[in-house]
Amino acid sequence: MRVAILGAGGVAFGMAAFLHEAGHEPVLWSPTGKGTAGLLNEDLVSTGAVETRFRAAVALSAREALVEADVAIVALPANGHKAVIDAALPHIRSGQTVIVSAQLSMGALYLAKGLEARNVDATVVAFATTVLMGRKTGPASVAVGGVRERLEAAVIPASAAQDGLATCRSLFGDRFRLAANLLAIALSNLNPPIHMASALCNLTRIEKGEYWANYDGITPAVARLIEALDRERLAVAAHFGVSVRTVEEHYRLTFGFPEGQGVAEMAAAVHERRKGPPGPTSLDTRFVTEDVPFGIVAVLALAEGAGPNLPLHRAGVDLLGALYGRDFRAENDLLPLVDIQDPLVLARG
Ligand SMILES: NC(=O)C1=CN([C@@H]2O[C@H](COP(=O)(O)OP(=O)(O)OC[C@H]3O[C@@H](n4cnc5c(N)ncnc54)[C@H](OP(=O)(O)O)[C@@H]3O)[C@@H](O)[C@H]2O)C=CC1
Ligand SMILES: CC(C)(CO)C(=O)C(=O)O
Repeated sequence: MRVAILGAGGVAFGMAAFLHEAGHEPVLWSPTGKGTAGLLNEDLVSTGAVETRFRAAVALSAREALVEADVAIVALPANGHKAVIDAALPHIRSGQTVIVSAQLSMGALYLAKGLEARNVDATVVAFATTVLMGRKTGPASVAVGGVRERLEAAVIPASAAQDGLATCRSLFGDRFRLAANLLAIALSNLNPPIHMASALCNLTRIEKGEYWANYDGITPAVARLIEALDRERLAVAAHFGVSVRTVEEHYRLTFGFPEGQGVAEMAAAVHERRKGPPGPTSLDTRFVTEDVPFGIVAVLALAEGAGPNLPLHRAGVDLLGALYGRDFRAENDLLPLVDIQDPLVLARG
């Protein structure tokens, strides 16, 4: 299949490599052109869990990426989802499948409503996390840290659920499970609590640009904070009657651990095995600038009103807001545009 990858960071490069190896035709689009500049004269080289080298196709506009694509994948931080979806919308056709990888703040709902307004009958798939982990190691290279054994996806419209899943499987293999609905996906992205706890507790290392290894920074105390944040997220899911994976299950399914271990133990084992990836070394890290406004703030919005109290989520947003001198609640450009009561949010596939 021809696959338009909208974004050109670590995940986008890793997916391009994976798809190329699987016999598909990926084409990468970078919103500013920066992310793909290195690919114009050089092969894309992928190392780690996906080993390959090939000349990657680059599109110079969203239109060029989408025009002949069977599938499109939004593969960039949620800070760019609205802008990139707006750029893509006029070029998405009926019959195409568009995957949001990974959804935060109901980006898939924003996309589905945009398509509905244009009478375009395309399928929207929302992932709760990425198929693979990747870090760019240069302008034309990526290190793929691992390919996940299993991840959940929600499909809009619900009537297209099986076809949407079949498309994902033919691209990436048999690793997808249907989530109950979009809400379950919205509450299943584990990056926000993990990254907020890691960033808060390792902030001076980040600010001073010191090297630290991501999983080494998840010490037993940081792991306790992650697990406490997770209990709040699980309470929101229980309030809405949706079942979501716990943070322990997330680590187990991502790294293939047996049952019964806690986050601290698994993080230490991942560090022992891989030593990487590096933790962030600049305050301008998506661990905060994406995961707080688009992840933690979105969970708080879902719980607003009758939902459970989330003191640690609220405190995290406030503390990081004070540390950064920013109002992270005001940085979310998706939540004001979607109705979290929309019937599509609870529609079951
Ligand atoms: N990397 C990983 O292992 C994992 C990543 N994720 C999630 O996957 C998504 C992609 O991650 P990753 O590839 O690492 O991210 P990157 O930061 O590497 O993504 C960079 C890409 O995003 C584009 N971009 C960034 N901000 C904006 C913006 N505001 N508007 C438009 N485009 C923007 C850049 O555009 P340009 O090319 O124009 O500079 C570039 O193409 C994120 O949501 C992340 O949280 C989840 C789990 C693991
Ligand atoms: C660091 C890692 C792989 C795990 O938290 C990640 O999810 C990310 O880079 O977004």
